[in-house]
Amino acid sequence: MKYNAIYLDCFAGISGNMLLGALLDAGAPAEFLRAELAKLPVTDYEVNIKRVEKGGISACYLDVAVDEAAHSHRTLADIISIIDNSELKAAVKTTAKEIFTRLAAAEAKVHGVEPETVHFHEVGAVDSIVDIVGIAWALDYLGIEHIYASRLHVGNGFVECCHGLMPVPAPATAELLHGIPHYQGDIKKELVTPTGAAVLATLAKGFGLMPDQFVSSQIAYGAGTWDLDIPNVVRLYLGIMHVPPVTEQPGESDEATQCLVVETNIDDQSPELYGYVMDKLFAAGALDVWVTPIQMKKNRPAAKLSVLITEDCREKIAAIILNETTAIGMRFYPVTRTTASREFIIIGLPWGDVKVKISSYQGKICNVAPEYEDCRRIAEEAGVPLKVVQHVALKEAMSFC
Ligand SMILES: O=C([S-])c1cc(C(=O)S)c[n+]([C@@H]2O[C@H](COP(=O)(O)O)[C@@H](O)[C@H]2O)c1
Ligand code: NI
Repeated sequence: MKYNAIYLDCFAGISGNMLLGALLDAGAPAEFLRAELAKLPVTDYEVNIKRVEKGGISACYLDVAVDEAAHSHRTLADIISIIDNSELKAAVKTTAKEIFTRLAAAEAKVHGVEPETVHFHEVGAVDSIVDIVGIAWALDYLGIEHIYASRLHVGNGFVECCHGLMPVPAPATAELLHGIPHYQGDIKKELVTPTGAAVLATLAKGFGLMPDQFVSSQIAYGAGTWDLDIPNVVRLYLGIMHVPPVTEQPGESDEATQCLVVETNIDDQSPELYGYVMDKLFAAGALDVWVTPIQMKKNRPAAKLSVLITEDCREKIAAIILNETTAIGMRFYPVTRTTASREFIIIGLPWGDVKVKISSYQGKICNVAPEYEDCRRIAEEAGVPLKVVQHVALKEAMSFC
């Protein structure tokens, strides 16, 4: 599978206007951007776009000049309504709203309030609406399907904002960067802004070195405002991401196979033994093991131990049952087993990689299942609820199917 993709090299961080500048440099036409922005019920701003040189690199610099008198505080609902009350394409609206919703959640966490009551101050200003809607439009215009980014250089020191001086990364940025690799370095500037972090936290599929499966065909640069000791640009690689399914075990055919079910009824065994016996049965080649509560002779509550096996491990399984349980006999039934074929792909989530099992029956996908153990591991590492990791993993995996 091939996807139009970008890889963002964030050695000088990332902000909304840096990314939008880079997307314009990559080919999204400035006049189309202005026409799209004109669809928003927002006025009193001017988008200035120019070429600048930052540390010897020619880059596109985009700046939104806002009429200060028009600067107001807005809630998430206000911003969503501005976006909804426009003639923008549905996909652009959805992306922009997702980014703002993520930003609101981060602000809410920092200020100890509900996302609905967050008042965006700087981020509610027209420049953030322009940046976020502009980015959503430019990604759609360029047909970008996958976004990857390097570790983020976030900067150091303090930044002046409406709350007064805040540590870098700004608290909302820090919230958004959970699970995303980043470093501070020595530059005493805010290099990653809340908007830049919100865009990547919402849209990027993976972070770190450029993925091996990514092949670039063009490079574009978006400039930041400051002049730094390093080129203050975000480097955008435009290219193709090749995502072959990673088959980790030979795809089992979905033809029927002959198996045996081994069964025995046990009414005199300590429950402690069942887990131990199960492990031994699996290690000896059992395809499945299950225990069913039953009512036996003399009206005794008991258990039926069932083991699904292939003929070749019949003797080993019988020996384990007779040696490790209190049963002194067992029965064998021939059964026909049909299985879906399976293959595994690895998907990159903001918090780490997850293996996903894709099962097919008669040539059609019948189930997609992120591996529980991978989801559990990254949920624990990133401090994110397991159900959120499973949900995001499934959503990402479905986009490959
Ligand atoms: O306005 C608010 S509430 C605000 C909160 C925070 C927190 O981290 S909390 C940070 N800031 C600063 O505003 C500017 C604008 O950021 P953009 O992403 O819109 O470019 C930036 O310096 C933030 O650190 C504002
Ligand atoms: Ni804030």
